[in-house]
Amino acid sequence: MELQRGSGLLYQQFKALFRKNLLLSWRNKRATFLQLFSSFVFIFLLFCIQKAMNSSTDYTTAYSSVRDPAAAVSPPIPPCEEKFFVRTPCFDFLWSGNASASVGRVVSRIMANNPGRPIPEAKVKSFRTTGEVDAWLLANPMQSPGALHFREVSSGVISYGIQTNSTSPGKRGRMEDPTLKFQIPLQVAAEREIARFLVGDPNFGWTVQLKEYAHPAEVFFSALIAVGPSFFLAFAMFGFVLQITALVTEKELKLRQAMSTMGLYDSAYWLSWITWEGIIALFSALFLVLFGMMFQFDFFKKNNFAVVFLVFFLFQFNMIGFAFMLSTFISKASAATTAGFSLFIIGFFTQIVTIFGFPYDLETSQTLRNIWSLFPPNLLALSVRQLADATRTPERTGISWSGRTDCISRQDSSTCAMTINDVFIWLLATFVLWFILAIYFDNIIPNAYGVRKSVFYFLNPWYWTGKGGNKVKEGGICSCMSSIPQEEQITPDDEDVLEEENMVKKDAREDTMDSDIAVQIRGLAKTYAGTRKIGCCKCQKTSSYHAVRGLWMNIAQDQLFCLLGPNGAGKTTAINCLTGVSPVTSGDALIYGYSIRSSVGMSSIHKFMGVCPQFDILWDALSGLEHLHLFATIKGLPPASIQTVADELLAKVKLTEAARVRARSYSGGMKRRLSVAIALIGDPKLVILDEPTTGMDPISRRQVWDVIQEAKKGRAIILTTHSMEEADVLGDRISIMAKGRLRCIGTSIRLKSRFGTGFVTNVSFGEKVNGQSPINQPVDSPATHEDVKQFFKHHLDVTPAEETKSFMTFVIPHDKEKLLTNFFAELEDRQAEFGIKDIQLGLATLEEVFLNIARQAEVESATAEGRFIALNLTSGTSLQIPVGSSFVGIPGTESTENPRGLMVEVYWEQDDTGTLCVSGHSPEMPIPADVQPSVPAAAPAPGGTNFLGRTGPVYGLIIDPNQIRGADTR
Ligand SMILES: Nc1ncnc2c1ncn2[C@@H]1O[C@H](COP(=O)(O)OP(=O)(O)OP(=O)(O)O)[C@@H](O)[C@H]1O
Repeated sequence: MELQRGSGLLYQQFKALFRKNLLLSWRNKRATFLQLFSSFVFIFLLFCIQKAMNSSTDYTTAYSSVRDPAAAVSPPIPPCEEKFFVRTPCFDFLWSGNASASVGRVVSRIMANNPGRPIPEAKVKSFRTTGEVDAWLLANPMQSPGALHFREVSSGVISYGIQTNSTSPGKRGRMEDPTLKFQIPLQVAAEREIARFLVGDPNFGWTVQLKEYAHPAEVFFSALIAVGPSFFLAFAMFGFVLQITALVTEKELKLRQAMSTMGLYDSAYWLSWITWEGIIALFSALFLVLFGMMFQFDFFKKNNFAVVFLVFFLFQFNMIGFAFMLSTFISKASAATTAGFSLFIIGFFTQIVTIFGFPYDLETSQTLRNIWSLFPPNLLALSVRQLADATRTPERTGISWSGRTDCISRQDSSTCAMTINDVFIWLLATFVLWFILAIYFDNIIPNAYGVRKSVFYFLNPWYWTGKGGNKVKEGGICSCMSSIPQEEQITPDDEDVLEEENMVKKDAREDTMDSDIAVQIRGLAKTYAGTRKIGCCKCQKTSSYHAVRGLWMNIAQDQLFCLLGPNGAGKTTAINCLTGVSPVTSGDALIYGYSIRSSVGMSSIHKFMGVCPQFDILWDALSGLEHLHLFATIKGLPPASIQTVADELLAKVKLTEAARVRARSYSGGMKRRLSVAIALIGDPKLVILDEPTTGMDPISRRQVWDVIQEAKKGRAIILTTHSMEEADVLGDRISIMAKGRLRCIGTSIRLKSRFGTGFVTNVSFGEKVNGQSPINQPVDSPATHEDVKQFFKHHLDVTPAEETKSFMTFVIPHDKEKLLTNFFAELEDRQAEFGIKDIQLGLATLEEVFLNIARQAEVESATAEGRFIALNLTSGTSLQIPVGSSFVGIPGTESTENPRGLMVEVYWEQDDTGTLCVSGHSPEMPIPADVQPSVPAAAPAPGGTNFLGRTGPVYGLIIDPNQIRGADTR
């Protein structure tokens, strides 16, 4: 099938990813709804806040437009109870000068003539002097709003003064003005009655009218200026957090890497996200403006629609770029909410600063302004402020489209350093900046596999031309890698491995490769370099690790090559190198002639390679069919063929019924089958299956085996598995790796015959009925199971490895192979006599081979590292012995009877991690006279002490097992 390439493929991938984003948003309806419509809630809250604030200013005309103010005629002295925060009993006013009878009469008239309410005696208190008034006020605070101080200067002159509390207290959102409420009524009353008294006419006309200035309305409180920027920022945070979560999830779950392995262009990936998020931002900005208009905010109605819309759209678009950039630093999706919350808190404070005008005035330096404008919430606060200022009073008409380049400032236009148009330019320019930084950081920050490009990768011509090698690095940019130590070349012990190695080396020397070889691995080695991370308080150091130590092998076409090995053997690492996920440290591999070390080669390899990774890499919200569509499109299959291919593959892995079910509802086995189907998309010439049947029940496993068996035709398959049965059934060739090295290679039979302990014989017994054996032959004498055991012991020197009432299992070593023909002939002859129902003979299982090799590798590495372990003898002595040693001498047990001392045989087992641990030991026995035990290199001289002056641990003596086997143990 001809795969799409170039711009056609780019467009095809873009469309598929865009559809994937759309589906994910559609399936995550609640989040998408919040992203689009939560602005309604924020606008409604703003509306409520504004209404509440407006109602708190109802008592005054100060904030409304006053064109023809009405006059207040001779305002009366109010009752003292009307004062805010008064203490009762209270007095309407105090007065001093009560030594003068004239003053007394004036005060009586003030009380009697108070408009609308004569003041009773009890509500007024008199004093002789102003000093007495002060003393009383000090002793009785808040009990009178004011005092009149009279002085009769002469018979025709009475002077007075007024004393009031000038504090304007507020109560339940209202303010009390002491001048208008108390001072002026007192003043008018005092002057009126003094005048009448002096003129001698109690009806002397004295009318005082008070009138406020005509003035335009002033907005007392703008909810949009005060809390609008924070609310709009909070609204934008929904999209921001969702965007980071989506990007980081794809990175964390290795979905992005899986798509790259399928041949995804980075450009298609980023473009699909920008387009989708751009559309979401467009609609959410549109709804926000419409909701604002619906709630009759002048901010939205009077300012030009396009101007307001662009402010919100460009801000949200800018935040998308910011989210792209931040997502490159985050490796866990759960951290996205924390990032969003932190950004909101920081934005909340910087917006307050921006609202107060900093640094957008001409006194502040341009550099500071530029730095401040790099943070998108600040630009939002500035533009909201300007748009709100432009509609602050009914007289202001808002910002028109043509007026977006003008300076709209509440104070003085000379202080305006940035217009709305400048904000647009900044938002667009910084979006481009975030986007470029996102791509840059995405390349230089290690991906999910710890791989990154160099900090100056864009300076290398190969990056732009796509030629010249797959130059990637490992480790973080802040961690300096230790130099990678050279791995010593070790000649393999195994003759098959050596032969394979020599064959590949010859090909490599001659630069040739057989046409039927699909993959030739030439000395592939992978060392994870140690790192030194300099943290704030400590320096973390990790040492380098040789995960793969030079693999040489051929993998033929039309063959399934099985790679086995214990956990940590290096299988996945080797596969990651082959798939280009992880760079190789040394060596190379040719896949159908393309080198995995070249980026050009690798992108060609991706075209004809299918990979089923160790862990399912799937989107929970997409169905099986959608996954196949997406990956098939990314791979470049012609659009017309995708549906057919997807249907065929689903049928192959028995998922047709569940094709439209989302992966979230798949069982573990169904997910693995879907991953296998994905690996087979596009009829790849090489399929790599990393533990494809993990977690499957036996039925599903056999179904997948059928799929794999069928898929063998016309392609090479590399399979890693922990199921020996699977390797036995499927593998044409099997290799076992341990500790990063190839330990054996060949067909299943070959491995079993070379590395198994020998042959396994199962003997099963039946009931003897009426002198007849289970095979209906007459029996002369009844033989027992014990006789069978004796028969095996006598002829082959073996005892049962397993024994029950109905069967016995014997493991017969290879060296007895020559005796087997006669032995089994005789056993068959005596089958009736022994009561044997059935005899089965087979080679040792692959599992046995695997366990032997794993153990051998573990002993090898323990010996190389000089590892010791404690052996606690039943006699109570504790010895330090080298890991893996078979026989150990006990120091200090030499006697005349046993001149060499005593020894024990040590039994070993492997724990879950494959590490060797002591499972027991034999009874103590004399060391044969012709065996010479030696002291281990790590042991101190006999009787030596450690640096604390204490006697150190006791080390067991090393005994060569070959000497024991060859020794005379009489
Ligand atoms: N990024 C890494 N940095 C350092 N060491 C690593 C890294 N990745 C893997 N290793 C180590 O390399 C060794 C080989 O790991 P690998 O995953 O290849 O083993 P495996 O044979 O696939 O095991 P399993 O069967 O458990 O999947 C392990 O000891 C592992 O801890």
